[in-house]
Amino acid sequence: MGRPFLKMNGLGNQFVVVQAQDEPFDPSPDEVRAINDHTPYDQLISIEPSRSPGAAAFVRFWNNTGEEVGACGNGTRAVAWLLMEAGRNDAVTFATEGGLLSGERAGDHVVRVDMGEPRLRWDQVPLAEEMDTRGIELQIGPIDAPILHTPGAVSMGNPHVVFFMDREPDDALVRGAGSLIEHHPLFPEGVNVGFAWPKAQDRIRLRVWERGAGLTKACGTGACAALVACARRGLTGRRATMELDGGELTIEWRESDGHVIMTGPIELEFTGRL
Ligand SMILES: N[C@@H](CCC[C@H](N)C(=O)O)C(=O)O
Repeated sequence: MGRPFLKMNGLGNQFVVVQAQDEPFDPSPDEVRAINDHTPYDQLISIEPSRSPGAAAFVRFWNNTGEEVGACGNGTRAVAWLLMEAGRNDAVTFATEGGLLSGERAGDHVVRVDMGEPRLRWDQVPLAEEMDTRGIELQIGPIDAPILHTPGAVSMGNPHVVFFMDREPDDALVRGAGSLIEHHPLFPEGVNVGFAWPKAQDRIRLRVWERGAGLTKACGTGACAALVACARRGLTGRRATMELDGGELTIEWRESDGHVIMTGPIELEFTGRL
């Protein structure tokens, strides 16, 4: 019999979660893809024994195309909820490749997580060459009449580029431009591509073409990156409701310590065996 898993989602961003506290889990890229063939998901998540004091666990994330990634915002809320349920507590800290993350309950199946500070230097995103990450030299469309240009670039533990829109980002644009930019040579590690329409100082419509997963219903780190990118350009304030295809997230880029705080729902759908 295969090992047990939990099927979860955060605003429709789909996860298969494996609890690897008692039995090691180190899937090859082929195994990551095979699990997706069996139970389709956007990211695979494993919860391993803690490797550091003060952390309840060590958590790893993979895209469904097989590669391991440094961060997953919606997955972070899902893991925080599972660990709080298991520990019967209201707050938890755990470690990831990108550093310590913490979460707390903010309602019934609603979790607030501290995603840490955004990394804003060009070599932290990373970009292939030095540029001002508030607006990098990149455009979509003809040189003399670009459709979109000068996006912001931000790392939330994973790379994001954010195009600023003045209207609803339609499917053709998100799929076409997203798949093109994901592997653009300017991004040596690939990139998640956000299309953000700042509708008010405190409201952003956002769609994200995720690296290694395509168009998802929501991307948590993408929402953090979009708020930071919009605020740096003066298009919004430092706190906004993000309208994603799967629902809403609240993101705040906290003034006091520069951390990005994300609040939103999670759902446990079913359990099964791999
Ligand atoms: N869905 C995630 C992001 C997952 C990783 C991303 N596709 C990458 O390759 O960096 C989220 O909620 O942040």
